[in-house]
Amino acid sequence: MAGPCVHLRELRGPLHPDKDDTEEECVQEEDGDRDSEFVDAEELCSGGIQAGSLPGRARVSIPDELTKEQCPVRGRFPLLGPWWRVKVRVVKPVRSKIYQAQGFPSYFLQSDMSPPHQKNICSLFLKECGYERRDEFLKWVERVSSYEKLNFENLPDTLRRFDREPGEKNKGTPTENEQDVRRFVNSLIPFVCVMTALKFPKVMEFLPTLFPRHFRRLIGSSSEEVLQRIEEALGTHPWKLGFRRVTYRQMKLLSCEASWTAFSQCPSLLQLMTPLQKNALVVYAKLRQTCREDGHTCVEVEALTSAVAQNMSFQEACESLEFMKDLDVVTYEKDCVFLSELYQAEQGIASSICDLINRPPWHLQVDVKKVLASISSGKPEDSRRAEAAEGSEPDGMGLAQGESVADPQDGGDHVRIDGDHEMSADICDVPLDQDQVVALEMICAKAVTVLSGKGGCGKTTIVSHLFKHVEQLEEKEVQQACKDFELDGDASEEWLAFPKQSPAAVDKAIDVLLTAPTGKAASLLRQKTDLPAYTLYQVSYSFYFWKKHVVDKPWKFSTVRVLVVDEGSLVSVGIFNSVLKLLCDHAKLSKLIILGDIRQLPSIEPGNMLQDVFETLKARGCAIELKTNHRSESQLIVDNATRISRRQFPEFDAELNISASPTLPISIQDKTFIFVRLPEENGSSQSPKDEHRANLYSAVKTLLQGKDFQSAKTSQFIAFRRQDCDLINDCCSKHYVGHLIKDHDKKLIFAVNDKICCTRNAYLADLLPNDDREANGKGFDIVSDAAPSDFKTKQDFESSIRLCNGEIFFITGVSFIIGNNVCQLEIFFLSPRVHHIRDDILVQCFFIRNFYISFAMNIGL
Ligand SMILES: Nc1ncnc2c1ncn2[C@@H]1O[C@H](COP(=O)(O)OP(=O)(O)OP(=O)(O)O)[C@@H](O)[C@H]1O
Repeated sequence: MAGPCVHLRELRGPLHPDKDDTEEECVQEEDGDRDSEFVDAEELCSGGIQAGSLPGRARVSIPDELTKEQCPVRGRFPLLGPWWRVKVRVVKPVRSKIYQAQGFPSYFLQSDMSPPHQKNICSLFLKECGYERRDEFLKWVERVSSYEKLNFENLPDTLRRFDREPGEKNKGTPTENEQDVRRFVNSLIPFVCVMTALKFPKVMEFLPTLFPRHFRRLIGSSSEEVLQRIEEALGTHPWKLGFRRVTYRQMKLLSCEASWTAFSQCPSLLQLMTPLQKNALVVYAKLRQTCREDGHTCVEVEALTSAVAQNMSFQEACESLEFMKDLDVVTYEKDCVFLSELYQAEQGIASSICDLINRPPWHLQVDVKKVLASISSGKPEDSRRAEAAEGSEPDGMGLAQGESVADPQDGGDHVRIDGDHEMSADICDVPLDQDQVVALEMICAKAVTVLSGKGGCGKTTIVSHLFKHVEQLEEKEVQQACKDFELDGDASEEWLAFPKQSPAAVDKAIDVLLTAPTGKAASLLRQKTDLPAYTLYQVSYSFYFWKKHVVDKPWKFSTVRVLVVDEGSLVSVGIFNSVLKLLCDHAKLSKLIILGDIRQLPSIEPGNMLQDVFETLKARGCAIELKTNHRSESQLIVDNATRISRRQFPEFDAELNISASPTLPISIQDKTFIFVRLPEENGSSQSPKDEHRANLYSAVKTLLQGKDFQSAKTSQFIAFRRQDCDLINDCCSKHYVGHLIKDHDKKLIFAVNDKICCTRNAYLADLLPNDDREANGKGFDIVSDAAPSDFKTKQDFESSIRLCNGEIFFITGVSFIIGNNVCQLEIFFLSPRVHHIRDDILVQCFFIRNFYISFAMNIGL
């Protein structure tokens, strides 16, 4: 950790690359890659500009214009290149040679290409643009005019003139060349950014600070109209950029607003604001902060006005609220003030739930006890039915419509499937969790159900088993109907001639949609249920994508009848309202099931959707709490997982005191969460830091020799500091795999049997080489033990397969792609994670940025 900062200073100067710059590993620097904020599907469909991720950290060198000092700076620079001049505030931590940028830089284009360096700057710029005829062009400029006359403003014209020039080995006709240059100028990002900077200097100066997530997308988007409106606002009404509802309405920006803190860094913009506008921004910031901290969608007016009392009078605070009300930024109800978008989201959820409850009822005719018995006995229902069917009807079907399922109204205590009589006895023997029985009966009968309970009480299991059971029954019905149809002598020729489609060939419609708020939760849901599961965001985004690109097919989720939302306590009201509305309006939604734990802390977003819906529906007999833990793992592990996710210290059921020279045997039998206490530091010859490292290393080495640590699959180290984690990882990596985790250049090394953790969310397809460009076009060969059919590249993958931050894999195999005998990419096969990915592969160069060795996990609490 760096020491305290000594001084804050402002640097101004051109942005030069730093010679010592090495690629950032970005491990655990999650904020740079955080998913963009949720945007409603309707807003997305409106074609607005969405936020991207924050620019990654980079090292640059800024020759300060004032002191002439060459300053190495580390910070987030959305644009790089010596044709940019920046103004950035920096600090230099004690004992560090590198300045750290504070906030984001302001950009100014060196439109004259910074004489006398025009040639170099122009050359670097054209190189960045990938302009192939760069050298010819520069020679031509030198010959026909001079560099002094060249600047960014006349560069496009100069390029056009060069292309028109007779005898300049132009291949195409003048018109074609003209088009080429226009394409080049209009579509290449560095060129577009430079042209934007010429037209919209205020955007370049203020937007990196005000909209750090939107800036790059905005200036690369060529949305002149939007940029023009922002430029105008920056010149006259900068306060408008502080309210997302205003930026959406007036500038078509999605979830985009500048914080009060960001405005405070731009004093020249504050000068353009009236006291009322400034006060409104302060009150708005406080309202957002309070909603976020308290988890509510509203704040009492009195509490809010007192919270800003230091900044303004009561009267002024009330006037600010009125100002925001007129803009539809806030809404009042009784004595409370709501952020309008959250108010509307809550109203929307309530109205969709009422709509569902008032739709014609859809009762699932299922014997829920049979479903539960199949879980408790651990036998899949198919095998039970197969066993039962052996002694049943000769056609083997045994299910006849009307007889096949129990009527939930008669208590479902007996099973009425033909040939299943033996099963009845079986079921009676299995003790059932009565809460689960009631929960399933509720789901079968009601349109909306909420199941709450701690992790392990079987919420996901019972719901997935129920719908698998329903699906089996439906399949049987269809088979029977087909059979009847074939036997029907009157069926038309045309129908009979229709080729039989194999079930796999039919694109299966999604009836039951399993969702979760985060990618990690969706991935867990997939693993647990063996069914496809999506994030709510994916559902919302797929609608937008379908509207925008797909015209000839119905929306992927248009057949959905049942929506299951897992981890309900983490679901924010905005995304839930959006998905619910989409499925009510554009699918066949008839049942909604929300799973979660009302006793768990709600999502960090304002609003407590689960608790609110649970309380409301409990009174109507549509919500239940499950109380029995069915998980075979120790309850302590389950509870500690919850504690850690809430940033609370875990509890331990054993403590191991490691002596200075630890030896085996150390018995930790039957213990699941063990605290390892290292020897007291005795201040011997080594520094305290070295002594701690030596003790830790030797303790881990000893532990690894024990039986309990034979497999890295069934044990996990946890540490509270990154350095400790690295050390334990090194030790484990040597023990389990036989290598250190980093090479002499401090680059991560990966090998077969490594336990690795994904450190950022990413679509798998984005990590793979492009089949055409990289694998074939450049003549790559694959040297692999894997059968060719096993080998997969980008196009073989469903683009929706998502790797989630925090997911753990083992590397199970390795292959190589050799390109033109020069470059070599390592391809790793990961342990099967989700059943529909069998041979995941990733490319080493991306690997480093996306994975980290995880024999030890860091839980900095
Ligand atoms: N009735 C039951 N009989 C036997 N085992 C059960 C029963 N219900 C659930 N289980 C088992 O308990 C374990 C936990 O179930 P499940 O994962 O569905 O719980 P959960 O409430 O969804 O937990 P979480 O909130 O952590 O996702 C699973 O291994 C499941 O097979």
